[in-house]
Amino acid sequence: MVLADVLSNTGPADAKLGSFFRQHRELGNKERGWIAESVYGVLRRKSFLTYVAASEDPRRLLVAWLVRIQGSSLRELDELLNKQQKEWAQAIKAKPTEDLSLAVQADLPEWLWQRLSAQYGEEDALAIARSMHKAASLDLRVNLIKSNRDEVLARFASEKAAAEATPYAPTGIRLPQRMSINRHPFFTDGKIEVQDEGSQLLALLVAPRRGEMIADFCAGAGGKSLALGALMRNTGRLYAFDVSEKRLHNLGQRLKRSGLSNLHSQVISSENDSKLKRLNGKFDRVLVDAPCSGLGTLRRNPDLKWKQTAEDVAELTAKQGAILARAARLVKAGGKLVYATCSLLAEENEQLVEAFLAAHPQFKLLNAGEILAQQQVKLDTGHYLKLLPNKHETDGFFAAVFELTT
Ligand SMILES: C[S@@+](CC[C@H](N)C(=O)[O-])C[C@H]1O[C@@H](n2cnc3c(N)ncnc32)[C@H](O)[C@@H]1O
Repeated sequence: MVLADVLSNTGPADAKLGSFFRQHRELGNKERGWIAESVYGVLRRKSFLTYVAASEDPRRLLVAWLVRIQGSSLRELDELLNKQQKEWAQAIKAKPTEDLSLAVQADLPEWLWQRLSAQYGEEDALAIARSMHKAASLDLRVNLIKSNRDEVLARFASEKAAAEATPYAPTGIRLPQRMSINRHPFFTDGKIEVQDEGSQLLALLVAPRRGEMIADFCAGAGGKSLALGALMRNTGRLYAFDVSEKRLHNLGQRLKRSGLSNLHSQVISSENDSKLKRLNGKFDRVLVDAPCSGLGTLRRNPDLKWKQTAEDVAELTAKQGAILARAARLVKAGGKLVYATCSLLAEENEQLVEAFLAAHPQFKLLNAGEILAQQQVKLDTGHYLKLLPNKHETDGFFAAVFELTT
């Protein structure tokens, strides 16, 4: 059972589902959609479902998801369930839930609930956690090298797809329901890319200008690199670094569609790779989209909340500090450095930035709200950019912008 495999926490849920579907080519789109929805549905509400099912057995959790989250009636399930499962369903339906702990209501492991509630307060932490019980919308970025938002919106309207402009990012389009976009002609032509509005805003915060030298230090599969390249209108030079050859290879595929020719990707062995030496002090802007706990992306990756531990976070913060310190040396005098994560935890965000500033007095913190205003984005979350799924309908993101003053 693929759900049991995913719940075993031995690898990323999306990879496991992908391999399950490759082994079961007989399954149609509708069945695949249902399987993915139920697996992700159980992962999102695992604490609550374990409570009402009084068990961690994957089959019982699935019945609990049907009864308590999907709201299926026992009559509707009559043909689907065997005798024993019907008994589970009855008990699950009758189970009272007035006494749920806040961690179970948030559907977070205890350690994570403790941290988030200490940081945001119980009410806000619960609102944030609950907003991530839902699946994310499908956000697209229009590639201004090849199209514009009006053209793409008109095309979706002609296809009766409920697409709308995203509230903050000027190139964003939101489709409330997930749909398969990979074969859409606008996608294959490179007119649109899949990208959360939060990521689009991060590229705007880097604010690259035509002709500049830009580095995307943790480029991965290049979501932000491609957005940066488009903002540079294909001028200047953009370096995409990463330690993962596989991710940079995926960037290569996306690059072909994008029409960009200013992007140069480079695998590095670590942040201390000697290849970086000759580039010290050369960049106008450097983005560090650091490897992080990913706890702001639980709408898409609900498995992360059950996988990450407090020890993992401590290890990550050490890595983030080392990467940021090395990337900082690439910045030229007067240049900008942007540190970003998709985490909600202060130790990966504000605390990390404060430690960086204390150790690097030559950098000063700039106001993210002001930079976005200069980019015509009406979103002011103060000195730091802090996006929250319950407030902004994006993934949770954090970013800080520094300027090298000497
Ligand atoms: C948050 S992801 C980047 C996502 C990417 N920027 C995007 O928009 O799609 C973090 C990336 O950091 C990379 N990474 C991990 N350690 C690194 C290091 N020491 N130096 C550079 N990149 C590193 C990972 O391989 C991963 O691709």
